[in-house]
Amino acid sequence: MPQHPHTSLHSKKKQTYVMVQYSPLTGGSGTQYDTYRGVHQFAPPPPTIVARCPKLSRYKMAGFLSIALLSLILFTFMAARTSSMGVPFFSGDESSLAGQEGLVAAPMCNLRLPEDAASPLGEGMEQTGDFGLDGVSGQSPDSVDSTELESFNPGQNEVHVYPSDRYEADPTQERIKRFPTAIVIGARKGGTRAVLRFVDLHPDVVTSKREPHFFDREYEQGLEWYRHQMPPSLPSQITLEKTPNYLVDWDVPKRVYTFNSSIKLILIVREPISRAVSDYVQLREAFYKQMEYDEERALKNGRLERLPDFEDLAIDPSTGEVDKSYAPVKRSLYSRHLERWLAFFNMSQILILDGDNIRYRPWEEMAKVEKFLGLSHQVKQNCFVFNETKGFFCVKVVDHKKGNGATVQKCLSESKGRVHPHIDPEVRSKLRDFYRPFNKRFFYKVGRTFDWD
Ligand SMILES: Nc1ncnc2c1ncn2[C@@H]1O[C@H](COP(=O)(O)OS(=O)(=O)O)[C@@H](OP(=O)(O)O)[C@H]1O
Repeated sequence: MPQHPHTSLHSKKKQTYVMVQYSPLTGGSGTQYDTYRGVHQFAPPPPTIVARCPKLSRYKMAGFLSIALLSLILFTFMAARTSSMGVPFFSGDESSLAGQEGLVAAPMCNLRLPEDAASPLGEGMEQTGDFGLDGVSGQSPDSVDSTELESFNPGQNEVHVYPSDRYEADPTQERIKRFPTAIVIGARKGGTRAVLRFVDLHPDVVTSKREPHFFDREYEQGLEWYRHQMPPSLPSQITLEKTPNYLVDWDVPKRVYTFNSSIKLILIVREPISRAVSDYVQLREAFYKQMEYDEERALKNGRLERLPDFEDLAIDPSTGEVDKSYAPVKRSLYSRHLERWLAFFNMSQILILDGDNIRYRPWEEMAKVEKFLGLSHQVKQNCFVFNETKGFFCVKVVDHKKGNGATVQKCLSESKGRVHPHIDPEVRSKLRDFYRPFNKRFFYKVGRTFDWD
């Protein structure tokens, strides 16, 4: 008996299959959460063939019904998920809003203030400033033991920005302080604060306001102390901290490994010479701040201290060669520092970010951070606006008080984006030659190159 020409074909094609992709989100406690993402493919039977076979119309009906049911479930799920995150389900053209002032925030950028921004002023309000304490203000120019107040300014006008009401939506969720699941280990002046601020826009992330310096300076305080330095978070959120000095401190890699051998590490590197100069500029500022304090005494003694120029410190006068013991020079030897970390951690645990690109295309680096941390992609180009006066990208934050989705720009403090002095081209050239072999080694280790020559 001749075989029906369509039988085998039907039995294959009549199937309606659905592929569902899961994306793991690492919870604050290290638990894995699965997040339903979406239906990717439907393959209904070809209508012409089905129409000629009455028996198959039942399958067709069943197929259509399952598709309709699955679509309904998917729609309900997505709507519930996005509304709980404060993100509208449908997005508009994201790129068209970038850099344009006064526009309503683009729909898929889930803008909110960092959790620790709520001020004691009451009513959940936050005014300018005090968005983080960074790095350095030291006793001596070479010291990294200093504190510089960094504020995350909304600009000239005093604007009250209310944190997202996302948390009020579910009061049953317990917000407690948790250990970080990822640490930004440096490099100092690499753009670490920018990265932390930007990733903090993500609804599933909380970040520490201050650099805790646990693994380098406060280790004796114990782990509970460390945990208490972290902001409270929901079980679904991950905690991040940054302490750029971790990169260069000899004891830190081993201590971090002992704390959590599977922790994720983020290293932000920047063109080594500009990083070193930036480091010098910061130390110089700290030095003069201190001098101002001591000015009276200095004047009485008939002298006002002056910090030597970068060139005088970076070049050893006795040899005329680069002085690699000078801290700002030394801290740009990324390969050296990374190697100490690689004695304990696998390269797959370390995300390398391009600090120069953070300045010019921050959303690209943010996408890498989100992927590395297993987060959904939220901090997109439409979250940023270029501030001409500052010369840097700032973020757009919803101003709930103004309503109508009005946004306000929030930029990093004045201490980020300082003017660099002119560097003698001869010294620059010496530094370039000096760094070249270290850079090459670094590129080899991380499996990519940077445009640093
Ligand atoms: N959007 C935005 N706004 C302001 N500043 C930005 C931004 N993106 C990157 N940068 C660069 O960040 C540099 C400071 O780096 P860090 O935050 O790592 O410094 S610190 O180590 O915490 O002191 C800082 O270095 P300098 O320009 O040398 O001051 C900036 O160039």
